[in-house]
Amino acid sequence: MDTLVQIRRELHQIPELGFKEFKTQKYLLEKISEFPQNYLSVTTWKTGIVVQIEGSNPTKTIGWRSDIDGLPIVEETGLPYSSIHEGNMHACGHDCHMTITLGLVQALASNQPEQNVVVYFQPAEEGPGGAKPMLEWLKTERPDLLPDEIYALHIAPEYPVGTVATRPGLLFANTSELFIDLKGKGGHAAYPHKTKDMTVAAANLIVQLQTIVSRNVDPMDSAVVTIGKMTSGTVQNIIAENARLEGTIRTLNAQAMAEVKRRIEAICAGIEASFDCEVSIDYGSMYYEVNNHPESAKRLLDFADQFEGATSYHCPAAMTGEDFGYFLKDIPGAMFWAGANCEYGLHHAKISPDEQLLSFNAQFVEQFIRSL
Ligand SMILES: CC(=O)N[C@@H](CCC[C@H](N)C(=O)O)C(=O)O
Repeated sequence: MDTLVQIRRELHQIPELGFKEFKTQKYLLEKISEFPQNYLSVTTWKTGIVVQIEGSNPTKTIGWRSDIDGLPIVEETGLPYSSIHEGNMHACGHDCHMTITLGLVQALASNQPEQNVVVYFQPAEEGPGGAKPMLEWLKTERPDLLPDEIYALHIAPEYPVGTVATRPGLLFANTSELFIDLKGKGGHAAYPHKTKDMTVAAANLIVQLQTIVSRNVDPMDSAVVTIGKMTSGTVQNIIAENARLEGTIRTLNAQAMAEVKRRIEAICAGIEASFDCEVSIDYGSMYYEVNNHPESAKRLLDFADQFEGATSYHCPAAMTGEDFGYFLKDIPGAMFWAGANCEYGLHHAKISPDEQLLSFNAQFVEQFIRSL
């Protein structure tokens, strides 16, 4: 079996949630230690890793970033190398991102690049966000590990392998997590008039939240308010005293995010009044938009145009979030979608990327970095 495929399958079996990527970090460190060490130096930060590759005649430092965490999803692929961490899955392709990045590090360690290269294995992209604290650590304690420009990829199930899809400017949305707790009064299912039923209140709240995008956001703009999880009550014949909604907000700019939040707060105040309950809101973690630097995105697309087997695609922006946006806020660079050719989408329990994307993108990224 191809080495990168084997690595990806081994990583696929051990998905871990944000800042708990202990086995993943150990696995990555072991693999990196097997590569030629002449130009490498390795530093750890929490469950993340930074690898420096010294250039032969450097005029600048190029950065490359891979995320490393998994998601709380029960895998349903039925594959022989399915997750052995029951309840967690690499359903967003970070196993592929890490494998491609290991391929890159091995190639650069074996054949010294001209420029300095610094590679980040970053924890907690799915939440609560590793990029922002990692950057704070870099800026305050290890500015020598900061690059002059930086790049990253994300797998894209809907595109064929070999697709390099990106755009100058906004690629991914601003995000904010959303956690809403409702507190009422529980009681016997047969005496609703003596209770304040939080299942009914939460159901009303979910419906009213849907009106924000349809009635408050400019139709020429875009926003998402998704409730991904609702919990309430304890058993079928007890009226629920508590309910909790968990979701995410996506917008294309900071003003729209502020406006959506203002409407959420107003609707929650209305629910408090109409259901005689207490509602509290926690916005969790927020990600800055992924805003590609025009010149860097153009370089990626131009490079794809002349790379054998690659198809460049000037794609539209997406409502996905990515804390790589914090890197691009400070450092010029770009992110691209790498075609993964699979039936199921990101965050689906049956997602199974075409593994041909591994060697293709390891070579594409290596050659792109050498071209800078
Ligand atoms: C690429 C991707 O799928 N990223 C995640 C980022 C999630 C950020 C945060 N936990 C949130 O849900 O707002 C995404 O869901 O887009």
